[in-house]
Amino acid sequence: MQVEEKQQSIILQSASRFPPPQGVRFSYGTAGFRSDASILSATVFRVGILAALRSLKTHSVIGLMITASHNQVSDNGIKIADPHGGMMTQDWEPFADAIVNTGNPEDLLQFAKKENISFGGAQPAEILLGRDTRPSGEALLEAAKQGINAVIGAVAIDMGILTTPQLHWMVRCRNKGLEALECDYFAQLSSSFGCLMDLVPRDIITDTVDEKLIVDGANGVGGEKLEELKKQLKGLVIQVRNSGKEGEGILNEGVGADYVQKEKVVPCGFGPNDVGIRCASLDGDADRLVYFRVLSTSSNSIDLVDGDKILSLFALFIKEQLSILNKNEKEEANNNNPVRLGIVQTAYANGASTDYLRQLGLEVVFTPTGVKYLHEKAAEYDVGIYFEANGHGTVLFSEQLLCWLEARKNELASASAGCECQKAALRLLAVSRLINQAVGDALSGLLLVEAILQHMGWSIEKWTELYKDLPSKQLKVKVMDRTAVITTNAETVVVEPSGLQEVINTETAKYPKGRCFIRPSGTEDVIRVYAEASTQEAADNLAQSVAGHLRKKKQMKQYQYQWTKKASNQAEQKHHSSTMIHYSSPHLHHHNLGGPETDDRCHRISVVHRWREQAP
Ligand SMILES: CC(=O)N[C@H]1[C@@H](OP(=O)(O)O)O[C@H](CO)[C@@H](O)[C@@H]1O
Ligand SMILES: [Mg+2]
Repeated sequence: MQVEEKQQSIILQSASRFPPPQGVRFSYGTAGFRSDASILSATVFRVGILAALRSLKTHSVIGLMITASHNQVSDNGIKIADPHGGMMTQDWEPFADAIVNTGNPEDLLQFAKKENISFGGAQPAEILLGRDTRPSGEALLEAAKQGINAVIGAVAIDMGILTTPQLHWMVRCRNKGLEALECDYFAQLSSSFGCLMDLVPRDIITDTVDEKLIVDGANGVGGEKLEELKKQLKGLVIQVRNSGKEGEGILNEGVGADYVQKEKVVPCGFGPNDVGIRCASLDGDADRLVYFRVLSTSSNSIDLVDGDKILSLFALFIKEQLSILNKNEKEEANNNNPVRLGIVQTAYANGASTDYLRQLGLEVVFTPTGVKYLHEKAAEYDVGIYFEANGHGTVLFSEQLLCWLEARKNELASASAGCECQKAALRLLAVSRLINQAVGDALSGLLLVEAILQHMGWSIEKWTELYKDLPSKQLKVKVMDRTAVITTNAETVVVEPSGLQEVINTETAKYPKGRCFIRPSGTEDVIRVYAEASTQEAADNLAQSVAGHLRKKKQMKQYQYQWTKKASNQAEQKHHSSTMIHYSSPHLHHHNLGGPETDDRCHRISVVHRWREQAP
């Protein structure tokens, strides 16, 4: 039997054990596929096959993470990590959607053919699997393994319970030929943290910085990993709460970074005894981090230090170190190639943070929501710092800059060891090893925050004073079909349904310093409304009034009608354009992804899909 025929029969046989649920449509959203865990096994099985194809295509190790991050415990999800450790290329997302939804496993083989993927070659496909602590994780991991094993020559390696960033880090390391076990991850983080702590300037009065940090682990995987990591850290006393141990509480329920950032209240397990102490919250899979301070013994309000302020702290420190190096270069009249430092935010970034960063003279750019967009943009700089307001972000260093820093460090070691310039090079190199280069990572982010606060001699209070957040409000609105909303300009402007942006503009104009935008969530079945204004009351009112317009069902139906007509025309035009990729199944027509307008890209896909579904 030919290898293709054999492959087809294995896939058909194993797929029959995983029939897709009826009447549900999945979409590879902001962070992979997510839904109630009870209906996910067929999706996970198919994504297992897809990951094996991705490994064959790229001749590299691929990652598969089973997690639903900050979602409720009954949910779960799956996402693919590409060879460099980042999210799966957006080019494959339409196919991921199609294969999970059509229920026809033969399409996988058609796709493999089109992508020139051959089976049974000399190099096996290798997929690293990880999962968070959700009870549904074990069975779903088994489904993923069966998907991988259905591809001839594919090997699944179960790395056990991990944080999402650990799995991404391992994939990246494996593909660079580096040690990639969990103990290597902990060793790299603790040694680079130690290096930064050794370089804290001696003249800094550190008694303002409390050694003690209390961390809310969201009752997820991050708490237990931090317990392991902290054994290897010097100069920092960490107390972990909500670590997910028996009896401590339920994953993400009243705890964790998402809850603390959105509700702006003290998480469970924290209270009056913690007033003034530096506290941090991780999310369920430990890729988000926020800090907070309990304000008083009598209320549950907090002073929140969100992703924007973490970003600002990192930007300040890195800018300072780069300018020490730059100054030295200038003195040597050698500075014809300044380092490009870029900051990447989304529309959810508090306006005060953007103003602050721009006042520092930094270049700030915006992308749509979702780390895949931010990461891609940040990688264009020598040093790219990206953060979502919710605490997901990291600092990326270009290979070129790292080589240059390495060379500077060595030169200076022989010429002027111990000078400020050499220390700056050493610090930046330590940051590049500490902070996860694959994806946002709460554990490595936390250690970088701690090292920088020590370096500056800052308390959390001093840190919060960098700038004052503009009052803001976020709301979720359930509508009949959230895909009816199409946005542009990094999601700040609604293009469909027509007329809606004008309504938002009119409302916004009523409030001093008002800013408001809406977008469909990629992880929940809601439209998100964000508003900012000069007072909390004004921000609340602005958000409520725009949400009110969305809730007016009649109006939404009318929008829907207009939109459907228009979308059909657009899709019709696209169908005839030369940029379509043609797959064999009638369900598999996709707009060719590409071009610089990321925002446009992500939302047109849903237009085409919807039209296809409605077509007779
Ligand atoms: C407002 C908000 O926090 N949105 C989050 C949330 O996406 P939505 O598409 O908004 O549901 O989850 C994403 C994945 O974790 C994260 O990247 C994003 O920032
Ligand atoms: Mg997460």
